[in-house]
Amino acid sequence: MSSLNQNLQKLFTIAQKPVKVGIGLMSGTSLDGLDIALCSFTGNGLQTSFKLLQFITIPYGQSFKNEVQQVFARKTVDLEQITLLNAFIGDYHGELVLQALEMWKINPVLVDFIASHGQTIYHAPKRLHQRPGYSNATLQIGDGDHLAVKTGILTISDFRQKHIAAGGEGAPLALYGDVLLGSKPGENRILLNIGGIANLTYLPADGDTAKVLCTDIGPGNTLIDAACRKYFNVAYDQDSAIANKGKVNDVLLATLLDHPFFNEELPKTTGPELFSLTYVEQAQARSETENIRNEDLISTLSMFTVVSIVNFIKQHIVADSLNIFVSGGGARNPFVITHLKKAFADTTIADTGSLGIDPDAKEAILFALLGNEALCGEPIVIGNNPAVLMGKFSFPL
Ligand SMILES: Nc1ncnc2c1ncn2[C@@H]1O[C@H](COP(=O)(O)OP(=O)(O)OP(=O)(O)O)[C@@H](O)[C@H]1O
Ligand SMILES: CC(=O)N[C@H]1[C@@H]2OC[C@@H](O2)[C@@H](O)[C@@H]1O[C@H](C)C(=O)O
Repeated sequence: MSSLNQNLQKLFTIAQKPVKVGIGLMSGTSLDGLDIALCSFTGNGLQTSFKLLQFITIPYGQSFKNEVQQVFARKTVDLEQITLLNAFIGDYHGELVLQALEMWKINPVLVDFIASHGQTIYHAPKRLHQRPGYSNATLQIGDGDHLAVKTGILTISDFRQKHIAAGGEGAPLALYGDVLLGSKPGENRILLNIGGIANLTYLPADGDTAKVLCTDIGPGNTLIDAACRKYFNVAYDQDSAIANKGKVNDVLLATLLDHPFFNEELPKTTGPELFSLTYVEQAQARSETENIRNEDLISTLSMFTVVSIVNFIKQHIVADSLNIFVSGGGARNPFVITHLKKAFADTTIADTGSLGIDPDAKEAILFALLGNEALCGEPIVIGNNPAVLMGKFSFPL
């Protein structure tokens, strides 16, 4: 009789540990840097308890951003560039993990697993590609084998494909983390993440998972960032300095809001493939607002984010009292948060820090949690959402 090889033996040992130490990695659509969350987990599913032990975002250098931008959300790309980046990003993320561990003075052998999102380079649900015979599709690069070999740590990666295989759109995976870590009986909650794209999870007070809703809403920071890069040569509108100098153009705003995506069935997902500067330029042409001041454009795009979130919540979430908890870089955008608070004057709006979930770390924690589930969880049934365990295993040796 043959026995398990050393990889599978190690996998069994890790899966059976009562406390697991895992690193969650998220490299989002904003391309600002790699979020690294070192967490410990006990239990799984609704019995999960976790601690965030360390967190850091290691910013990407401009040359790396330029390399990724060449293939990011573009229909036509250099295939060699993608092939090279797939290996490069895996290896580079491994190197950044080692740097973080060294900074934290933690020996890599103490880490049971890495759970890596990778870098989304194209997100193509059916509504975007509209090609008969093809399913929802998404592509994250930064191969897990390279991370595992670089760090010597068991790596779980490429979480989104199983979700699609089981009938989903590959996103938002926040659903699973939010239900496991964010629900509170007796309280209607919205966990709103304003990253490149804005998404939310509605968690009803009665805990009825059939009523849980998790979906993308529309643009978060992606259009603001893209316009800041193009017209102001800065990566983003720090502290809304530009938006606050401008004036919202209501005609352009109405035109931006006039897209069938906002009336699509739920849950739905999107990305910078749809909400790009091309989208903004077309809206400017349609509304004859091409000549507005650049500051007015940034104000209008910031308000576009606000109004699409407000419209969505008012249209889809009917609850007597509601608490909204915000995460993602958009939680730091004063223009966006101030206008959200104005629109929901009777609602508590705080960041997820008040729930014990660091708003910058939330998505990296999500992937660590999904890694923990891949090791020792069971598929979780939440309404009609795919009930599958996600992630692929890569071994160092
Ligand atoms: N001080 C600030 N003022 C204004 N905006 C800010 C500030 N800090 C961060 N942001 C915004 O947050 C963005 C980064 O957000 P985040 O890290 O959540 O994105 P991401 O993880 O790439 O997104 P996604 O969830 O779409 O993958 C920045 O590009 C910027 O737009
Ligand atoms: C395909 C993809 O990378 N989608 C991201 C993106 O960034 C925000 C939003 O769009 C969300 O749907 C998703 O990420 C988070 C982590 C999610 O799946 O919940």
